[in-house]
Amino acid sequence: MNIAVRDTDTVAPPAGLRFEGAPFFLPEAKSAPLPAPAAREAAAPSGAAFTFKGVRKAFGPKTVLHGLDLHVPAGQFVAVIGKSGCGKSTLLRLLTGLDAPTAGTLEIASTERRADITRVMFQEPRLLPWARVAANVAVGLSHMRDRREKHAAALSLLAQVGLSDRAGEWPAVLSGGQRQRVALARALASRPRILALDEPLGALDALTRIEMQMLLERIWLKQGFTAVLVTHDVAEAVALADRVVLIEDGAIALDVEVPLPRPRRRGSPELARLEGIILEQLLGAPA
Ligand SMILES: Nc1ncnc2c1ncn2[C@@H]1O[C@H](COP(=O)(O)OP(=O)(O)OP(=O)(O)O)[C@@H](O)[C@H]1O
Repeated sequence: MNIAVRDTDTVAPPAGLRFEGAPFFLPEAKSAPLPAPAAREAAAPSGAAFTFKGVRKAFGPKTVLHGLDLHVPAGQFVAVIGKSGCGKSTLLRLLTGLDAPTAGTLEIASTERRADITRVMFQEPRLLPWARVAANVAVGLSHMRDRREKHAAALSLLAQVGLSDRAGEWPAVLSGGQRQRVALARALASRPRILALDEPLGALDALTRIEMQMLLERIWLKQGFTAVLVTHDVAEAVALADRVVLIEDGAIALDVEVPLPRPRRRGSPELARLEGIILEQLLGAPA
């Protein structure tokens, strides 16, 4: 990574900031250390850890991931960013088993089948237009047999995402944000241990997006699954994640922890500083 280093100004990374490669110059690091992370809520993490080891992924002659290494502990919220086409969605597809590595290994710390413990949420809600809202959520409850139990569970999931009163409606009459809430409820229905989020808030207006970020954070804090969020929005990444990884040239070029209390105050100097560091790497120049 290209961050200017002057001998006299070189500092050890402050607790929580981890960079690949050389030491770095962080102007305010000495005077304004980042606050310690807030303690997580007491809920036992239900998340599963996973590790990519030397994962290479090629499509024909084109290699997208070149020996990617990434360990994510159980229950961590990690954001994955990088330029368009750098391989973010490919990483999620490998993680969720929708695709296989060309070389290298991916280990998930669970004895259960990967298909049973991972779920994906996409930018488009992908709801069934011919099924009512509750029935759409029930699609994620295929492990339940009893119809009444299933309906009750779907209603409870809809309550979690603030849509109790829309259970009997058709997806077509919901707003974009409401449809994404239904998609989130469906993704959570099987209590996944790893939730892969492929730019799920990308199509929402700014205010709805922040509301959805807060909802996602609340649910993650309560349930403790491992969350992997692909996003183009660096502000969203630092607002939500415990850690942000940046993919460049098929590998991880930057790995930054975000040790800030939750819920985070958007626009705070600490978030802005981290955002600046990440944007600088992303753009290859001071942001
Ligand atoms: N099934 C496929 N066959 C051939 N090439 C593919 C396939 N899937 C992805 N690619 C290529 O791999 C590269 C990475 O794609 P990927 O969707 O992972 O990028 P991304 O970082 O998620 O991009 P974006 O931010 O634009 O969504 C792209 O060049 C894409 O064209």
